[in-house]
Amino acid sequence: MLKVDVITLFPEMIEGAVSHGVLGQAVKSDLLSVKAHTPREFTEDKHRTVDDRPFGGGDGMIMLAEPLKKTIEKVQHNTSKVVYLSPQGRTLNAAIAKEFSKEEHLIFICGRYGGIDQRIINEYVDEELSIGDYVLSGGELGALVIIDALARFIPGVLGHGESAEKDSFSDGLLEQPNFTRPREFLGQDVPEVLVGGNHKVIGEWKDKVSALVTLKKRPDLFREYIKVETEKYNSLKKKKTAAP
Ligand SMILES: Nc1nonc1C(=O)NCc1ccc(Cl)cc1
Repeated sequence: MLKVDVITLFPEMIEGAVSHGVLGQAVKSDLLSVKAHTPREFTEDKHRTVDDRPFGGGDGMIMLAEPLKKTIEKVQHNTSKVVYLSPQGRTLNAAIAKEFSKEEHLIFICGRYGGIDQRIINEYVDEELSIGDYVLSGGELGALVIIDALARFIPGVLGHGESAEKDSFSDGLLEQPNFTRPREFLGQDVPEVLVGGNHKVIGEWKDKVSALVTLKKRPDLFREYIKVETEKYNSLKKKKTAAP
């Protein structure tokens, strides 16, 4: 079972967010474990100080190295992968989420204020990860986005038969439009094909519309998809001609 430890000054943010919906169910069913730890537990001064002013001046405060070191060392073991959430990391995508879902133990360090002491990054961090090119007030939302995205790749987290492999992006394409009751709403009808019940025809419709939606909304993804599919086709053809 994948174990996730989140180091954060706001443990309730994490505990709250992983106790609802699909994530909450996954944690309850022991498919995934998510625990939060605050460095404030490891402070010894009266004011439980976790940050201080940066050497060299500048705005904002920096999270102190000592409480972070103690928190990391409390949860770390030899198979842990330590990830620091920061705008300087590689940007999360479905492939990274899938890769992370295969880890045994993830430790997410959530910076607050102006970030954390560089020596913690040098000593403990295996990888910096970003959820996008913008600056948040802390790494907690980044950690939660990654936990949510990777959880979908853990077998059993989504309903039986459902799978993150069929999610948008996982096959490289955006999803086709979805409809439920009623058949007509605001003068708009549900596409007849979806009501017909012919699964082969419905599957073909979904594949075609999914490609068209991607071409229209994310031509960059569409070009990548065509490149990948062409490479797959060519290597298959090569195998067939090479096989005796
Ligand atoms: N973008 C992101 N993707 O993941 N995390 C973020 C983020 O802004 N974290 C807060 C933060 C802000 C500044 C510094 Cl120095 C470190 C961490």
